[in-house]
Amino acid sequence: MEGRAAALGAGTVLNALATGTGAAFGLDVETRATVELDPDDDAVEGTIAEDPDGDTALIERCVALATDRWGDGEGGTVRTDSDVPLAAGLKSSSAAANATVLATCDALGLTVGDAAGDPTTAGSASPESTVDVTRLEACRLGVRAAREAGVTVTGAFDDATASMLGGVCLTDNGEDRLRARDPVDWDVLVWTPPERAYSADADVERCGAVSSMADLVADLADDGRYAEAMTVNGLAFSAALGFDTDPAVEAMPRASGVSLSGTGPSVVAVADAADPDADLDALAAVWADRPGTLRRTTTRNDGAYAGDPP
Ligand SMILES: Nc1ncnc2c1ncn2[C@@H]1O[C@H](COP(=O)(O)OP(=O)(O)O)[C@@H](O)[C@H]1O
Ligand SMILES: O=C(O)C1=C[C@@H](OP(=O)(O)O)[C@@H](O)[C@H](O)C1
Repeated sequence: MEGRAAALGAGTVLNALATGTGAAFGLDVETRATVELDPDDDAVEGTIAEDPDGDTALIERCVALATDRWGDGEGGTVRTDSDVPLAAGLKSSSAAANATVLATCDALGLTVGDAAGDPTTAGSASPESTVDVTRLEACRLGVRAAREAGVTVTGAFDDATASMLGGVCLTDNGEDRLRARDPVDWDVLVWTPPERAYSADADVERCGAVSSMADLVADLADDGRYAEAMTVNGLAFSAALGFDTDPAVEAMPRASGVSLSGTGPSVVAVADAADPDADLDALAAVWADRPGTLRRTTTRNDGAYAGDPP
């Protein structure tokens, strides 16, 4: 009973720590999970390939919740390997949880897809489509595991849906409700400084102080003005969480949008093909002297998958 799956990392449009409303978008970086189930043992043991001492509670909880819900409470092993750096604001926890829940479904021999006629999912489902588990159900289970493992503040349903479904996802994290989902086609430049910032350690009270700015960002996102929304978000949450705003100021003349991603420390700049001023090569040259890593990628609108790549 072996199963495999992969889910996306993501960048932030609106950090949910101020108001519970959040938005994020899927990136072309993946976390892969391999699950081996053992019907004779209910214990789960996790391994993180890039970080042998990393906290495996989240992925172990994902397997346990998934086999409780859709199997017979089997235990086993789960191993992740990832292009998404841990605790860098690029939604490593959502990607790991989604990939693990889907890999467990794959190991149980279940079909995974989207509910027919659901306009907020990726639109891949035909009207007569029937699946054992929808990606939204799998996503909600991963969010529950993240809450139980203590790696999130609001549950991060915004990040989880972006990782699972791709595109920009605008959510109400208090109710785990997907308010809107839109495809986006951007080139992306990510700067990841060497330090790490665990979401569970974020100063939630300081984020609450910028809630009127978060409402403004949500209004822009409601109007589909995602790139401008993320720039406003980045300035507000960099100030609240004590991050330097210089990288954003350097990016503004050269990108369609730029933001601190999540609780940092990564900064994500995006270029819309229709924006004549956006030039991520020029921005990469300006950011090149900063410590850490620069990564070029793109948005993705297809999201996570169970089994072999589609
Ligand atoms: N590749 C992974 N495999 C297993 N668990 C992971 C992985 N990446 C992240 N996690 C879990 O998520 C936690 C980090 O969550 P968080 O601080 O929210 O980071 P991020 O902002 O990248 O989502 C880690 O301590 C670990 O428990
Ligand atoms: O834990 C949480 O509830 C959240 C963490 C943040 O993301 P990171 O995990 O990327 O820091 C934030 O952007 C998100 O809207 C909500």
